Amino acid sequence: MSKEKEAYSPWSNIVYSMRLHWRARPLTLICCVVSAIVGVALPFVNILMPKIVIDNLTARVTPGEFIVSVGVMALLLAALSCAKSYADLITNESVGTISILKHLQATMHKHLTMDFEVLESPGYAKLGEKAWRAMQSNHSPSSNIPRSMTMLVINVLGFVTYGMVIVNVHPLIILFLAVSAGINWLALSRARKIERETREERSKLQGKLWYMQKVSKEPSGGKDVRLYGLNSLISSVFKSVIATSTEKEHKVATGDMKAQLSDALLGLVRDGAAYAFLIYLLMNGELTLGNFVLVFAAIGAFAGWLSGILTHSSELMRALSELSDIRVYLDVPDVSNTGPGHELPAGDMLPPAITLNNVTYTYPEAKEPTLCGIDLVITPGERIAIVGANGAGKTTLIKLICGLYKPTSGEITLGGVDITRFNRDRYFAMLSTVFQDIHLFCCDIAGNISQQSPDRTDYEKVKKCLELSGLLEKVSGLEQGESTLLVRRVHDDAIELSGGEKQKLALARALYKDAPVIILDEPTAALDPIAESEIYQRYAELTAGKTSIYISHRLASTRFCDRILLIDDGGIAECGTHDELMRYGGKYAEMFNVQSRYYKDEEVAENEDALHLA
Ligand SMILES: Nc1ncnc2c1ncn2[C@@H]1O[C@H](COP(=O)(O)OP(=O)(O)OP(=O)(O)O)[C@@H](O)[C@H]1O
Repeated sequence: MSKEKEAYSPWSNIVYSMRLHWRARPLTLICCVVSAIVGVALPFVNILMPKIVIDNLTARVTPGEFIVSVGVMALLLAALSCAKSYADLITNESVGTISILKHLQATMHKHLTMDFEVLESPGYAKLGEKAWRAMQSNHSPSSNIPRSMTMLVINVLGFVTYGMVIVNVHPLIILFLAVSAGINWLALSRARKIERETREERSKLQGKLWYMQKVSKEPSGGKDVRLYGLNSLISSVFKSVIATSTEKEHKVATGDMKAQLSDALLGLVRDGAAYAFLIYLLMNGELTLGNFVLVFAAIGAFAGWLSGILTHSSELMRALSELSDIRVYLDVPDVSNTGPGHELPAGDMLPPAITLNNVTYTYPEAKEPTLCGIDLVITPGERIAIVGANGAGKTTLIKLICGLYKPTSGEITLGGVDITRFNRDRYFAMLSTVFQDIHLFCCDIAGNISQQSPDRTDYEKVKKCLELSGLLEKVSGLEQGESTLLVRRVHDDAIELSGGEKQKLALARALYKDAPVIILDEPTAALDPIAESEIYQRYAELTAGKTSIYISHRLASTRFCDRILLIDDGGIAECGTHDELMRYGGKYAEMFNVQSRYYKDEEVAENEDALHLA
């Protein structure tokens, strides 16, 4: 069992679950109590009925007395049946639903508000998977704790009540039944132990299967699967995971089957011997016929109560442990400041300087830092370009500046105040960003740009931003214009945007936000040369009055920035204007020359072609 599971004791989880249901609908818990009482009373009255009939007949009571006593019992049975039906109806309807809805809402909120750095970490993802598995349906054990507890209470009450009836007749029978129950308990405990010990491993295997299912049906991976003939490789891995998973499940099922078999065999011997003893007592006149019938039925049901206790206690323990998984996930703390925080500069002013003091960042679970000892001052209104080889750490650097990651050491300040002291969401509001991976939301184009509901969207501004990002022509040509829906998986009449169009939309989104700091991570990588050149030409207009950070591999495009930073070997290797860096003749100059040579060669080839044609 993992440490996280121990974070909540079974008792704490019971209290948590009860409180949750009580707050949502108190009637549910009242009905659980009614169910527990009636769950024992009803079968007890059922087995008491024949005894009363026989006792009345053997006592030769008057017909009137007979009708009254049997009538009272019949009425009691009817009342108990009605109470049971009503209580079951309410608990079946509410118990699972209350819990699942509450946890779905809570986990959704968690996904949406969790610190990005934690959200991205593999450890957190594993906790999330476990929690998700624990609440996949309103029949999952963690959602049904009140019902499991009700069943356990019914079985315990039944065990005690029927035990008392049996003890009353002959204590030896109960002793005999208790010994056989002990043996049974041991067999079942062994089965539960196997289940517990393999749970973690089975859960991981389920995770792998889920991942492969996801990969196989995602259109984004579907191209590679087909073109690289990955289907047979994925199928064979899938098969082998299924085989291992089946083997583990088989082990658990075999344990269960052995426990049930021993329960059945032992039950046969136990009940047979107990019945033989009862017959012996009846024959010797030590037992009335009425009591014989009552105890006979009680012994039969006693084993049921006993195995009910075993089954429902282990079910409850599993449910409580799954509830722990959900609670542990929901408890993962935010590390950033979600409180009021330090006062931020007013929105319409240029933001103060952003300063990085000796900033080092190591990804969780990575051995080496990606960035090390970065010192940088970005002055208000400055246009910074960041360049460097793949994997140099450019995106990591801007994620740090965005406050999505917290430096492992060192600090980032805005106007001299450590950015972690500002309220996280208000700091985010100061940034307009375009990252490499663009996500569209399942609403219309205008909503994707404004990130607001239609009534709070400024449609004129949307149009202006579409124009600046170069997407207006496309959108104007659509029947529904900027009200056209996106994401086909959700809306049947949605449209699909190309990679470049998505990039333009992301730029429009950043422009609409109109925040004082604009951060663009390769915003033109998917654009055609004309669209790209238009963005370059408009860059001054797009970033006027703002501080801007621009990452690009097209070094020619960084010329219009005030300063260029070359990231290499975890640090800022070179820093200056384009001309300064070219004069310096370092890595930037080398990269620039390689790139410009390629363009020059193309130009030469084109010119040569032109000459041949002429
Ligand atoms: N979430 C992550 N967890 C662990 N390591 C990461 C993570 N994201 C990036 N890295 C590693 O950090 C290094 C820098 O990545 P980063 O994305 O910052 O590079 P980059 O300079 O933006 O690269 P590119 O030009 O290819 O976009 C890479 O070696 C990458 O493997």
